[in-house]
Amino acid sequence: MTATRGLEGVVATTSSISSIIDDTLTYVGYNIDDLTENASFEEVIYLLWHLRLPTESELSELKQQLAENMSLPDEVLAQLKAMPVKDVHPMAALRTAVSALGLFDEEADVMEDDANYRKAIRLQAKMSSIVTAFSRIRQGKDPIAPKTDLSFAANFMYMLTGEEPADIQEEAMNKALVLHADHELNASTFTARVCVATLSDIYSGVTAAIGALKGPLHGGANEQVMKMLTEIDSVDKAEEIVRKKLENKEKIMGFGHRVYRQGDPRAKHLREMSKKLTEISGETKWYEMSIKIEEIVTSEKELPPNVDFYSASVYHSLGIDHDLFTPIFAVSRVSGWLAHILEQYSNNRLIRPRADYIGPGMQEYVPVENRG
Ligand SMILES: CC(=O)SCCNC(=O)CCNC(=O)[C@H](O)C(C)(C)COP(=O)(O)OP(=O)(O)OC[C@H]1O[C@@H](n2cnc3c(N)ncnc32)[C@H](O)[C@@H]1OP(=O)(O)O
Ligand SMILES: O=C([O-])CC(=O)C(=O)O
Repeated sequence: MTATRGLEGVVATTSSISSIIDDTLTYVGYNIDDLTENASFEEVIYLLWHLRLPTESELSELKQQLAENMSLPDEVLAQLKAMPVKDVHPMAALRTAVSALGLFDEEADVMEDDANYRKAIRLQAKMSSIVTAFSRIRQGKDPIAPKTDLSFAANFMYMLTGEEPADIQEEAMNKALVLHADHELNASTFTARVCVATLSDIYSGVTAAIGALKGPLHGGANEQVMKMLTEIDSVDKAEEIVRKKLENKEKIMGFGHRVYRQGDPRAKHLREMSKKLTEISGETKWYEMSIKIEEIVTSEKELPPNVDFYSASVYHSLGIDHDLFTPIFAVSRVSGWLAHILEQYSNNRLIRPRADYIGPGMQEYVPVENRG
């Protein structure tokens, strides 16, 4: 048996949800460029869960179901309030709160398709409320109830800030949610599938996936990008600092990808949005610095930016706290996790690979009192 490090190139399942072929990303056969320009996040959720786009009435039904399910159980709100909110990372809070949601869902362990679909709606709706409620609680403010007539993207901004977003802000948030919704067998989605392939419940699968997304090599990279931009702070300093990082063999966050070779097709949409939003905010340095860093990294290492790179300056320009960037990724990606979890249940087999053992050979057990 020979191990493939990091499972690179290993095809671990079939799936009808999303594909990356020749650097082109599709959701159910629809090019991500088309979806980003034209679709609402709610349409994308429907697409991922039903493998087809919704009719008008199906879409309005889903929107209503999401809005109706956004409120959190009192016990989960109380738990968020009891957390050491000033010290805790919002991804850790989200992971804990999603796990707690399972305790208050009477259908948590009901495995029928209908019950699983109802839980998917509840989770998709409530994750947005958890992230926004946590953010408000740590600012000493009360969580805000969603407005049923707002889009998912606008509701997220509204529950976060208490103000309905401007059109451009809603558009930016909707695009970010569409772009992050699914991505074939990325680490967190694989984690979710491994978990539920034991026939464990949806809450366990999503909790496990949140844990995997949190790491800086995956979803956690967007917060690290903003950390780097903040440290660099001016276009003039970008070249020297980034070249030094590369010389020191430090990873530049937001660059590189296991699957894409020519570049991540999602990055250009966020680059464009970053330009627009920084022009509006008057803080164009974040965009200009990002462009400069991209020039340096692509020329030195031929490593194109991934989805996390320009999302940092987009979220910053929307006034969002930097440690909420990865939770926003989760609010979108849960749609993909849920699609993959439902697909896994529909054609399940335990996921259990092998390890190439490289430890010592057979050893004789020595009782503790005889060990030198
Ligand atoms: C939503 C997402 O999850 S997108 C990815 C988000 N993560 C990041 O942006 C973190 C930075 N990027 C990385 O760490 C990697 O490119 C990953 C994790 C995305 C992909 O990792 P892998 O496919 O395992 O590539 P690996 O880490 O082995 O890198 C291959 C080579 O490229 C280099 N490299 C890869 N990414 C970077 C980077 N961002 N900066 C500098 N060098 C890099 C590695 O140092 C390595 O060089 P070497 O062969 O000289 O040792
Ligand atoms: O696919 C991956 O490995 C990481 C990624 O870009 C994503 O999850 O969106």
